[in-house]
Amino acid sequence: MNSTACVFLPPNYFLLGGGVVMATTHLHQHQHLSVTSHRHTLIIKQWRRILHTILVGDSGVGKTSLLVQFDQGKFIPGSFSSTVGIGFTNKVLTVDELKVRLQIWDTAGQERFRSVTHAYYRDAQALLLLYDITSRSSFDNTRAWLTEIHEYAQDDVVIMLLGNKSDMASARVIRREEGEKLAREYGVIFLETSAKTGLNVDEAFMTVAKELVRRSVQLPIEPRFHLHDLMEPEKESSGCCGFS
Ligand SMILES: Nc1nc2c(ncn2[C@@H]2O[C@H](COP(=O)(O)OP(=O)(O)OP(=O)(O)O)[C@@H](O)[C@H]2O)c(=O)[nH]1
Repeated sequence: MNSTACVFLPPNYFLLGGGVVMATTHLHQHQHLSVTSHRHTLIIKQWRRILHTILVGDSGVGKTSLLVQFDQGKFIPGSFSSTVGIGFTNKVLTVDELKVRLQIWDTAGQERFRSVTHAYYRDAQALLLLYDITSRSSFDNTRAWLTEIHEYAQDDVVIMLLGNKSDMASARVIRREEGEKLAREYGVIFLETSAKTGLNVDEAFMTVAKELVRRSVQLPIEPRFHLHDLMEPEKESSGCCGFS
């Protein structure tokens, strides 16, 4: 017999096939969705979501240059005066079959703007922390940055440590192994980049986008609860909601 259940879902949740319940908060509003699902599978096409990412690190490590290289594919030496406060760039990326909009905030490295940038940490889903491989102090300061990040950012923020200016081999003072060791210690992803040559620039942002998408779609595949968890026992399972 085909019995019809009456289920009251919590706000912001909707029902997919196979009794899977998904939070609407995991989807960006007003986007066209094409969703097919069964209990363990969820395929979302044309899925767009804004992924907030912040660039942080000491003044002069190359945050603005890295963002310009990623956004426009070019490097203009010495062209940027220090960032004042904060600015952002949007970039649409395709991760597997999903389109995601990476909104990247470029923060000022200077100490005097620190209280402004802290306010943006809370909304960030990913943080790219840069140091300059030719500057010992910028590397040493990453520990202080990581402490700040843990204080102000969300617990599950994706953090990536980037050793920038890797093209400046003769001026290098931080060995790659030191960067890798620090990243291991803090459990964060690590890459060396060059905003000048473009080395690993796309890779850095793509890695972040992939990780954020992976985390976002994983949750519905492993739903917090299933329909039967919400259903009352048998006596409640028919006769409501105008079905027969
Ligand atoms: N050789 C080389 N120079 C770089 C690279 N990235 C940045 N620079 C130079 O380093 C200087 C500082 O770069 P910015 O991008 O302004 O640094 P920033 O981190 O945004 O600085 P603030 O805005 O003060 O926080 C500029 O002269 C850049 O041209 C790189 O990968 N290689």
